[in-house]
Order: sequence, then structure tokens, then C-alpha cells
Amino acid sequence: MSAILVVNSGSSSFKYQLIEMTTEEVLASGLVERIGDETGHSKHSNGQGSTELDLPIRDHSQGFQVMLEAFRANGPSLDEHPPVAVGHRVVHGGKRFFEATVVTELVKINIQDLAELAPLHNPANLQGIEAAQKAFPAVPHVAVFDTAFHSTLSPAAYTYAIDKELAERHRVRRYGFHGTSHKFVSEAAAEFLGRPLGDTKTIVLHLGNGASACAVSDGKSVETSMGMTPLEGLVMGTRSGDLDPAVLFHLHRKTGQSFDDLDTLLNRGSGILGLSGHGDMRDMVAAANAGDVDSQAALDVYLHRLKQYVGAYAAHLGRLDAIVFTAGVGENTPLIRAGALEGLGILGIEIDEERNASPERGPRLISTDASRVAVLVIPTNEELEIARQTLAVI
Ligand SMILES: Nc1ncnc2c1ncn2[C@@H]1O[C@H](COP(=O)(O)OP(=O)(O)O)[C@@H](O)[C@H]1O
Ligand SMILES: CC(=O)OP(=O)(O)O
Ligand SMILES: [Mg+2]
Repeated sequence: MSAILVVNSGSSSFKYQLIEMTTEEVLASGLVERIGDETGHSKHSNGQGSTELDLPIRDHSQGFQVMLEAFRANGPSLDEHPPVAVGHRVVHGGKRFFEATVVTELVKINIQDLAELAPLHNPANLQGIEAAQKAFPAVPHVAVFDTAFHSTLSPAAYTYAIDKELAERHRVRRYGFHGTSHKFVSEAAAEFLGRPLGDTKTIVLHLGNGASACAVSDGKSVETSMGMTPLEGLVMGTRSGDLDPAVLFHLHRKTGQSFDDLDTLLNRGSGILGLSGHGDMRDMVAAANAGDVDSQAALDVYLHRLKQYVGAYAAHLGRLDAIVFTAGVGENTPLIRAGALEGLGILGIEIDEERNASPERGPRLISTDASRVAVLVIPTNEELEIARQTLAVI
């Protein structure tokens, strides 16, 4: 028996899975969300069913205790399935970590040091690691970095055109994120199509709360839309994505808002939330369908940006075998998939309406048989990918 516990800490939530690695069977999975709010929520599922709990959760350490209690109360017993290792999602690995890494004190110092480049994510990741180390002191803890898969970006792709020395001194460059998901999904796409990974050109659209696009050429990330931080690129739940940097100077001068205020504005108060008042795509689509004008306009902005990246990445790849939609929005929203690729017959992309609307889960094809490019929906599984990489390291 060798079970691995995976902890995926987000800024205000964390997801976990206990996976038996001999079979890759998920023994339990769960979610602790709205950490730091007055109304916290947790959900724990095992082979028998799931249990939910509403209670305020102060921070990630307490969230971790809520998870342990859910295991105690509902099983499976962690004494009967003791994890042989714990795998942790860490968002920013900077230029230091290009591979899954066993967590040492020095590694933790580095993760802390990189928090200035991912203030919403790295501190939460670190809290998760510390709580897990306290609960499981005898097993190895492994950090799997979102940035790692993008270590193959060329200098042309990762360099911002600003003063070279200044950029180097302050670590200013594109790093890219969601790499664990882009890797898992692009590999699954090649497998689905029965193509060798080493000869497959794919655009992955990871559309969750955070969202990013990635051009994957023969198994390697060659371009991705998130940059030095997870703020650049696509329109997201609460993040603006691309914008003229001069907007910040203008707002600072006009409104007197500090750079911290503007940081909060762009990271937490923008995206579809800023445009429509709804940060959750389900709510925004429902409002748009009910005729809400702001939500309809926000949808247009979201899709316009998405289409732009598809076109740009097709140009970089030179040939396109597949476009893959994944994560919460990508897996569940036919309207977004159809809208993003509408009119892209010029690239050989043709969605099949019926296939796209099917409520089926699991990896599936949603393009027509005549479409030159295969359009796929592939559920991401960052936790399984983290568990596999954790097992490989230990
Ligand atoms: N069934 C669904 N239909 C439409 N959107 C969904 C559905 N389920 C989740 N989403 C959307 O997915 C987003 C969250 O995606 P997720 O991948 O869980 O994000 P994250 O990992 O960043 O928290 C939210 O905007 C949510 O509205
Ligand atoms: C890196 C990032 O944006 O992650 P998430 O989508 O989980 O917020
Ligand atoms: Mg996510």
C-alpha cells in the first residue's frame, strides 16, 4: 500500500486528495473553501458518499485541521492508509525550481522569498506545507511548482522589453503558471488522439477562476499567457488579465489610489467581477441569459481576449492538432467554448454544436469530423499529476 496525500492550496481555499498510487484510486477527496470569510465551507468525499460542513475557517492551518477531522469522522482512516508522502502545489518557483522538489527548510525559505511575485498564492502554499509537516512529520513533503512546465519557454517568449539589467536584478520576466495542469492536459490530449506527444501541437485553455492559455509544441510549453505573476493574459474571475501598464499610472494620478490599492483592484476586483458584478462564471452566464446587459458585455470581452490568444498561439505553433478546454469554466460551459472558437474556420476549427452541448463528463471530442483541428474537453487533474511527480521524487 502506498497512498499519497495531495494538498492544493489556493488563496482562499484548498483542495485535497488521498490517492492509492498502485492503482491511482482516489480514496478520498475534498475541498475547504472561503478560508478567512465569516462563512467557511468544507466538503469531504470518499467511496461511500460525501459530507459537507459550514463553519468559519480562520486560515489554512485551521483548514488543514478541518480536513483531518473529516478523515477521522468519515474515513477512510489515515491510520489504515498512512500517506507515504505529501505532495503540495506551489504556485511560484521562480528560476530556482524547475522540477518537483523535496521540501527542506531551505526550500521553504525560497518559497517565502518568491511570495513577492505571487502574493495571493505562495503564502497560502507555505501555510499548507507547514500544517501538513506538523501532522505528518515522518514522511517526505514534495513541492510541485506551477511554473516548472514553462521552463522550456525561449528567451524571446519570456523576455519583457524593458531595461535588461533592471529586469534581471528584480527577476522580471514571464514565468507562466498552471503548468501542472497544462502538462497533464496536453499529454492526455495526445493520448486521446493516439498521436505521439513528440509530434503534437496543442493549445490548452485552462479556464478556472484563474485562467491561462498555453501553446504546447511536441510536449513542451513554448508560450503561455500568464507572466511574471498570475495576473497577465486572459480575463479571469477577479483578475483583469492584459492591460496597458499606463492605465496604472493614469489611475494613480487621477484617483490617488496607492499601488497596493491598484494591486488589489486588478487582482481581486477586476475580470468578470469588475465588469459584471459576478466573479463566478455560473452566476454571470445565468445573468447574461436573463438579459443583464453588463454580463453580456463582459462575456464579449472574455471571449474576444480568448480568441485573440488562440490566433496568436496558432501562429507560434505553425500547425495545430488540438485545442483543449479544461478547468471549471472550460469543462462546464458550452457557451464559452463555442464563443471562443466562433468564426475560426479560417484556422480549420469547426465545433459540433451537439457534441459541445452534451453533458457528458470525461475526455471528449467536440469538433466536427470535418474539422482539421480536434477540439477537446479534457478534465484537468492537478492532484493526480502532483501525486505522480511526488512518487517519482521519493
Ligand atoms: N458546472 C459549471 N458550469 C459553469 N461554470 C462552472 C461550473 N463549475 C464550475 N464553474 C466555474 O469554474 C470556475 C472555477 O473553476 P476552478 O477550476 O475550480 O477554479 P480554481 O481552481 O481557480 O478555483 C468558477 O468561475 C465557476 O463558476
Ligand atoms: C496560478 C493561478 O492563478 O492559480 P489559480 O487559478 O488556482 O488561482
Ligand atoms: Mg485552479
